Amino acid sequence: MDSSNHLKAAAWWPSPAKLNLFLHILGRYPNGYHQLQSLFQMLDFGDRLAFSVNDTGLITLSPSIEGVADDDNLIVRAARLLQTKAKVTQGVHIQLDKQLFMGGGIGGGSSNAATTLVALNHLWQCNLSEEVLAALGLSLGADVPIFVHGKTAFAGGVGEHIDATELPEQWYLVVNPGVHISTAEIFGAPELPRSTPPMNWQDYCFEQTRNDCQQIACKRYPEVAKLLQWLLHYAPSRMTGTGACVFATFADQKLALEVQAKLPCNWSSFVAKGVNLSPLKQKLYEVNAARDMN
Ligand SMILES: C[C@@](CO)(OP(=O)(O)O)[C@H](O)COP(=O)(O)OP(=O)(O)OC[C@H]1O[C@@H](n2ccc(N)nc2=O)[C@H](O)[C@@H]1O
Ligand SMILES: Nc1ncnc2c1ncn2[C@@H]1O[C@H](COP(=O)(O)OP(=O)(O)O)[C@@H](O)[C@H]1O
Repeated sequence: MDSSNHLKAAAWWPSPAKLNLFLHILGRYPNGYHQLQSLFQMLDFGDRLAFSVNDTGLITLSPSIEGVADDDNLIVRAARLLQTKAKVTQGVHIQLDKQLFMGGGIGGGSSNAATTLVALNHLWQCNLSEEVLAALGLSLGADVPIFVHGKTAFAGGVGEHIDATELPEQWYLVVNPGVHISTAEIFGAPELPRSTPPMNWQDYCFEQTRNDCQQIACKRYPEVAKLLQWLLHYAPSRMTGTGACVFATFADQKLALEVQAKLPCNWSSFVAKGVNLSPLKQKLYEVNAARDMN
């Protein structure tokens, strides 16, 4: 797959991927969740969702995701949550174009939920603020608020303390080693390091950070270690989130595509640009501008 303009087509709302350029675990809250520091890089590549509002009051999805009941799908759960909170009587049929690897640490489910909240807030005319949408999103998953805000950002807490930032727009080769890693499994591992000292965002430098989940993922899933080793021959590389995808960083698209072409064929991948403003946020600006002109 190549990064493309497909996220921009008119009726579709983009649902982009993210990378965690680093992921530090500082400690654990009494409820068992982990206190994190991370840099979320938005990408210009992802899934797409289209919404057809109707008067049935029902929320339907097609196609369903294999292995995920519609009632558990974060898209349907986000739509229901908004419908209830904003007392909406309308329904919606949602079409999903899934491109992102699932369980890869690139945020597909959380991004789908955020796109649903942002798009339906507009289409159902709920007029909820971004902060309220982000708070609703947090009840669905720790990463949903980041995608609602739609900016490359440092995040603290479980992901709810967000500081937008501007990074040089680099290119990333994102590779799936073909294993599915559950977030809960990694966070439940007794040997997970949980005491990285807090850092100031101003001091960020890629080389001086790490992903605290990477060592465990490599040990439990040797395919992740193999992939990481392979990519490190070509570029600075690291696992994203709790895995399983690994990204390699390049100054331009051509270099990223050259390395992608050399990948062994059992590893699927995509090349994407890191962006400071997410394609979802760009789409929202466009639809708001079009509405204001009418
Ligand atoms: C750590 C990150 C970084 O992006 O990993 P990825 O899932 O993207 O790989 C995310 O914040 C993950 O967020 P998300 O995938 O939404 O997690 P949730 O559904 O909220 O939680 C899944 C499970 O992971 C554990 N969990 C999650 C987040 C956190 N800060 N501490 C935790 O201990 C909890 O056991 C929870 O039951
Ligand atoms: N719309 C959705 N897209 C992807 N996964 C979803 C969705 N709804 C629920 N899920 C569940 O969330 C799990 C994590 O998916 P995903 O967000 O892609 O991974 P990650 O959190 O590692 O980035 C999936 O394995 C699936 O069971």
